[in-house]
Amino acid sequence: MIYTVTVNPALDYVIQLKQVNRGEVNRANNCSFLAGGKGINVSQILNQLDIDNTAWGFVGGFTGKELVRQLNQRRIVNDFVTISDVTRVNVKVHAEEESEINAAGPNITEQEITAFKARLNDLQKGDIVVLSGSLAPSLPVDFYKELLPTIKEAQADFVIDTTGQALLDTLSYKPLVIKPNHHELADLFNTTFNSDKEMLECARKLLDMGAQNVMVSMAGKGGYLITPKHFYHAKAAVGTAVNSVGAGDSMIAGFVGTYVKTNDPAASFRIGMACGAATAFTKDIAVKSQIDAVLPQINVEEIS
Ligand SMILES: Nc1ncnc2c1ncn2[C@@H]1O[C@H](COP(=O)(O)OP(=O)(O)O)[C@@H](O)[C@H]1O
Ligand SMILES: O=P(O)(O)OC[C@H]1O[C@](O)(COP(=O)(O)O)[C@@H](O)[C@@H]1O
Repeated sequence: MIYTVTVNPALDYVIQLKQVNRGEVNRANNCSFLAGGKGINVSQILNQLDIDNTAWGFVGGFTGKELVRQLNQRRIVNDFVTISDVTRVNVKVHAEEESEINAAGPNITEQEITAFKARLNDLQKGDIVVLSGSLAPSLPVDFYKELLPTIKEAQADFVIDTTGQALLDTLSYKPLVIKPNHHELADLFNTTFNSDKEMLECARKLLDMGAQNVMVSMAGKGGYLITPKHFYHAKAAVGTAVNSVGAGDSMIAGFVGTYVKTNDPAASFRIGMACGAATAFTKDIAVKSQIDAVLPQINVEEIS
């Protein structure tokens, strides 16, 4: 079973208007509330790939109720801990350009944290836990790291999608895969890359620090997969990018959902690349037909 963890989910309030005139009253053409959060996006793609999964995290208040309602409507199996504070609303303004205001998130009590950690007692050998997204400010900064000993004791694997020191701190627990984009990878080593060779050297260091597999995503410029024995490259699919939300989450879901069935990192990378592109080419998180349409374009080449 795959468990996705979204500790700080959100209702994304998507506001569409032609243009924003700062300092004036602006009227929107269209508005909608959409259940959001990186782990939830991963669950959504896993559903499209027909991979059993359960979404975990914290939800509360009227926004939390709406979020769970939408997940149930999308048939995303979920078992969130209910909190007494209110799930955040993230504002996404889609005008001539896209702007986002992501709220910090609710207060989560010690008792609610304990209830969440009890969920991990359900883990079994071979399960995979996908940890993604920001932490609510009331959670300790090393919250993800605190979960790892229990996950490893259950002989489950984990995937973590976070950045900076928080990511580096988890590597000794041997994540199944991590997926920095090329900017995040450069930031991890406080550098800028002048060539793909330099980038691959840094990705290789993450393997040495404990990661089992490293995918480096480069949006429309494709991606790399680095495993202990092999380097792979895939060009990005060609299409019109209309959405910058959730491509990375989709790539992770494609990898994990395929790996759980095949144990084959290269095949998993290929599906991950297709899922990422399919989401970039659609206004929402991609559905199966869109992933299938992109897949023939993705060729994974081994490089020496
Ligand atoms: N414009 C695009 N064209 C084709 N594929 C894309 C595009 N943007 C994203 N993708 C796909 O989605 C993956 C993840 O996107 P990326 O933007 O690198 O991740 P993140 O959202 O984590 O920064 C890429 O490796 C690629 O496969
Ligand atoms: O947890 P964070 O980093 O605040 O991000 C939450 C946001 O992430 C999303 O899931 C999409 O993330 P990306 O745009 O980074 O792909 C939104 O739906 C949500 O508002």
